[in-house]
Amino acid sequence: MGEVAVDSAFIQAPEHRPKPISIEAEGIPLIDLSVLNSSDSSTSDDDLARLVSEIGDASQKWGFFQVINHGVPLEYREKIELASRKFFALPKEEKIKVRRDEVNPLGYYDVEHTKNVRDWKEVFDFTLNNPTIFPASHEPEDKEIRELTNQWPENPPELREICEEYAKEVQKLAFKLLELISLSLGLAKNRINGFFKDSTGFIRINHYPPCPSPHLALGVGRHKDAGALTILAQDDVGGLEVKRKSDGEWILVKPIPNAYIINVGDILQVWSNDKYESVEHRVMVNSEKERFSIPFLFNPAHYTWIEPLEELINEQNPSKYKAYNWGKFFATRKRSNYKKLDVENIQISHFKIN
Ligand SMILES: O=C(O)CCC(=O)C(=O)O
Ligand SMILES: [Fe+2]
Repeated sequence: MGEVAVDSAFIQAPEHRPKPISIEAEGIPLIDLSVLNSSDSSTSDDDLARLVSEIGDASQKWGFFQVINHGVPLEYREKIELASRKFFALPKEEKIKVRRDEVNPLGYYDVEHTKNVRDWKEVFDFTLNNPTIFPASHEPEDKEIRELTNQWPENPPELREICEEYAKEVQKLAFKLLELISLSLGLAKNRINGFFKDSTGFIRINHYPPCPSPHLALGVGRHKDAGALTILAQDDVGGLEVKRKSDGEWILVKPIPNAYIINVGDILQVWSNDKYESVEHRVMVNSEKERFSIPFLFNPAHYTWIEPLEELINEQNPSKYKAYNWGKFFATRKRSNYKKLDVENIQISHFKIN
């Protein structure tokens, strides 16, 4: 394979390149959510308590798990996958008609950087709330806010409706998961849900074309998700790797038909005062197959100040973070997706006490 088949912007430093052989053993936990969706009264408190404890264990040990029997009808997922294939198959001139820019960060984009290295992918982003209220700039003193509006392509014409329907269904699952996570932290079921009233959440459709140098580039470089919770649909190709907390190995997340991959984001790490951890992950590409994935990134309102939940801190376990404003944090993070910056990207570790 030619060493210079890809532009140097895509080439990862040697220590971040994928390993030739991926480890799949001892994969992330698989959790059955059927208890939540059974309407009969046979569901006991014990069943729910067992589920809550499984979710808590997985969030603590891995920061990642997969769910089945999650209640999102397969039909919605199949439709959005098909419509996405049609969109990305269009000529570039068509796709760039809905290209995002520094004014509108929504729509199509193909030059995203993660940690200053270009990702081998193209994406289409849309928000759950349309419009979404967001800070006008990342500057802390700038109080101006603006409305972000989704951009929909002419083709395929059904894309908008399909995306909106899919988002509604996955959002229902997101709220159920937040309740389970809240219970798993020993909090009231609805302790966290209120932060998502004016959610800045969005769905990203990722397309990873075949890559001539999959040993040098990544579909998405190593990163942690900045938001609260991610609900990811991946197709049957595979490529997502999670950094195992126990030993730092990169573990391939096995595709399971109709399952969702759930991961704790940075905000849940802070809310839980580090009980749960937002774990690093990355995406490998391959030279033969294209791959699609659809993460639902659930984020609170822009005006939310993120800090450890007060019920979870006390003298023995003092707060590990200073409060930060979510909208400004996210606006700062987004900046580095457009251009290579000389400074390190904003991280929750910058708000760590001590
Ligand atoms: O494609 C994947 O499996 C994961 C993508 C991802 O991590 C992201 O878009 O944040
Ligand atoms: Fe991610």
